[in-house]
Amino acid sequence: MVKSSELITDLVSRCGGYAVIDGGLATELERHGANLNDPLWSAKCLMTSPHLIRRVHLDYLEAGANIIISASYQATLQGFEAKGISKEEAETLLRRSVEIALEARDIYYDRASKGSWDYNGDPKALKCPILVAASVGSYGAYLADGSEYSGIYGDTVTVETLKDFHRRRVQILADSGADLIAFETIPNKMEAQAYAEILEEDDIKIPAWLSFNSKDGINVVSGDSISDCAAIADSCNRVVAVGINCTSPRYIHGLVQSIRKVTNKPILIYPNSGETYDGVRKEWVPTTGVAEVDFVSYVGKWRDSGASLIGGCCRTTPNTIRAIAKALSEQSAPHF
Ligand code: MET
Ligand SMILES: [Zn+2]
Repeated sequence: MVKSSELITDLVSRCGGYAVIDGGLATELERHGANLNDPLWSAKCLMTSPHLIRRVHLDYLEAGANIIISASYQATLQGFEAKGISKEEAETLLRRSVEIALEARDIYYDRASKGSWDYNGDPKALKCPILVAASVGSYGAYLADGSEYSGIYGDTVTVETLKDFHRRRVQILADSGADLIAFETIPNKMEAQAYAEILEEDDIKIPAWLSFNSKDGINVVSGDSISDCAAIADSCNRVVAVGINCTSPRYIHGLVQSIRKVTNKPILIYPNSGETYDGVRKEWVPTTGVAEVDFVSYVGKWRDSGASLIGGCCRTTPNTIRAIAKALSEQSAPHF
């Protein structure tokens, strides 16, 4: 039995020094035709098309992902309530997001056991197992007003406000069967502090990662320093990895170097495609993006700077993940 504090270090060492995170979930659902123009964003599909969510998880597993992230990013009890959904139903939908990912993992394991002569059907015996991370998006993601990319919540919002907002959802996800909680796209230091305090005070039983986003490669989007944010992650025992997501690939290298200075915990990165999101118009501006081939050319550099978990965020696809997995496996192969 792996100690929960070693969940990620164990995964990384079993997988050969790195692990692959999945790619964008919401944007991939959209690419398959889902209409996510809704305050619940991808969580809308929990009600309308759970089979599509499962399919996208499976596509990422088939592409080589070792960690898949549930569709709970914007699934909040408060957001469901605003839609007239009862508290019980809202809690069920939250749990469902993790169950869907667990189902995809089971299907994948099942296929693996049929296709491979050296797999005995026991997932724990797999050299490189699959982890399910329960996503928690920021308070700004719930507000759906662009503040997840500004980190500006106004003077009235305090650490206590944020803890009150997140607490119940985190408890439900922690008891849902997920292996860890992925706090994603954290826009400021205050929210990182709130998460760290919830993890400790509520005795959350599964470990977590904290992942920030940046618009300039130096600070997180609010302007708080990445070192201060990563230091909060470093000082919380229940945080087993720290990193950056939904940020342009061109900023990742410098951010990883800054994080490495303040922590020895595994560093995760899953950049977006480099396109910018216009939070007001609620659409991506494609002209700013990084072509898939360029994205993958960064992988070696990211790894050399100290990232051991690498994947993609918004507007990346199973093809991106396949290319990342390939680049990493080629690099880790012995050179003769
Ligand atoms: N895991 C989430 C997704 O891919 C992250 C979104 S970042 C705005 O949908
Ligand atoms: Zn994203």
